[in-house]
Amino acid sequence: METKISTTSTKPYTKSPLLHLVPSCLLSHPPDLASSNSPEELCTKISLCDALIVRSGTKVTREVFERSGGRLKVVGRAGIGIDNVDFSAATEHGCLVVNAPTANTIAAAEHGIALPTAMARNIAQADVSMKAGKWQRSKYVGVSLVGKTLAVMGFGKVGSEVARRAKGLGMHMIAHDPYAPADRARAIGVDLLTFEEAISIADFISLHMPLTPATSRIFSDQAFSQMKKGVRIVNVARGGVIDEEALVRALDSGIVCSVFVQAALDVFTEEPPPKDSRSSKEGLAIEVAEAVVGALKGELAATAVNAPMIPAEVLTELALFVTLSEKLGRLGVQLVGGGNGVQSVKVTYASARGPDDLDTGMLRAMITKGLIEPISSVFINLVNADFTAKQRGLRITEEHILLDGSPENPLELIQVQIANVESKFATAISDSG
Ligand SMILES: NC(=O)c1ccc[n+]([C@@H]2O[C@H](COP(=O)([O-])OP(=O)(O)OC[C@H]3O[C@@H](n4cnc5c(N)ncnc54)[C@H](O)[C@@H]3O)[C@@H](O)[C@H]2O)c1
Ligand SMILES: O=C(O)[C@H](O)COP(=O)(O)O
Repeated sequence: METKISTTSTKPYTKSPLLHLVPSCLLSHPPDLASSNSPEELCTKISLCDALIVRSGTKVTREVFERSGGRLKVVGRAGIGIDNVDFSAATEHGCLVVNAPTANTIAAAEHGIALPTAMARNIAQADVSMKAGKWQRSKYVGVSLVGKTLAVMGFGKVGSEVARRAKGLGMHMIAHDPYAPADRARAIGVDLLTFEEAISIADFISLHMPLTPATSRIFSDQAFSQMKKGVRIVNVARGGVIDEEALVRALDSGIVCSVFVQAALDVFTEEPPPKDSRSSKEGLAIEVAEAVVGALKGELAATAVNAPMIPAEVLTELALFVTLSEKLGRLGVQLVGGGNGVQSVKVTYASARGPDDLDTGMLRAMITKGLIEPISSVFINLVNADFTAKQRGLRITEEHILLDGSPENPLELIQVQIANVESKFATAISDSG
């Protein structure tokens, strides 16, 4: 069957990297799907697609995966934020999700500097006023950034680039990120603080965290009430991290600087897409197209977000054992007569390499595939293997036996033992064993 990749953008810079990689793929691009962001349209056409490439405006819901009938193998998100993709549903349906996490980092960081700079100097308001024929110099006197405290909320790729640039402007940098390593922050000269500490001492607050259940509307009435009067807020992360009604109340009450509306928002809960710089969009299109096409060819994408990362060299050296693992799973099921009683499986790996040097995720997934696929209609891959095993009540434990010898060979032996069936087990020895 011809591979069909659909994108929700018809822009030439979206199409050209795909056409370069798979010359025929977009011939099958359903044109009406391309122009539609509606979930209903997606659902009716999705069974025609092997891969789907979306921007943040398209919601890839559980229903999309259900209606794809198992054909959809990859969702490519042309950007970093994956809050518009039902991640659990993708994993349950064995659909890989890849994103483009780096191509627009600098564009977002530059925007994260442009907005507070313009805001501090009232550039937008003064421009409107002058174009209206007014000359209100004293009304639009700005504030200095130098010496002001900027709190970066979310110290990841964009947040740390904003921090680097803001230091150059002479700002005092603090950050909040529960998962960021303190030494990375220290290296840039940034103090990591708690959420409350950061928002209560900042003059400017710049948001760079992902939208997750934990961060949804985290900037609430309570958070605004802890901020300094006259604080200025910049959001180039996701609209949903701010409770926008609470923000309006904070602006009205003067907590958030309200001489002019001093919250600079690049992102909103409901969006028409912003007008973006073309170059970062081209980079995104290339990054996501390469990841999607690679995944369709069976390569594990470096930007996979719902599958364990397995480097190419590890895949190459484990290739033989991948096939063997699936066969062992299949044999195990046959030995217990159809597999109805398989609930607990023990896998033993014997190797001269320690457990830390042997990534068994792929092998476990293939054993699971061999155990489950012959007795069900479920399709198992690296994305959904652990989830499906758990869902079916199949417990897989792993044991490593450290052998003497050369660690050149990744494995000497894999043993799959159906634990609740006595003396029925399969053992296989590698070529070298
Ligand atoms: N406006 C745009 O065009 C644009 C462009 C790029 C990225 N973004 C958005 O910016 C955000 C950051 O992107 P990135 O590339 O830096 O991502 P990233 O994954 O590199 O960084 C996100 C950081 O947020 C931290 N984080 C997670 N939960 C947190 C919490 N509860 N409180 C504080 N920090 C938390 C993570 O530890 C991580 O360090 C994302 O929401 C992304 O969607 C927007
Ligand atoms: O998450 C991202 O990378 C940015 O928000 C860009 O996404 P969009 O241009 O699809 O909104």
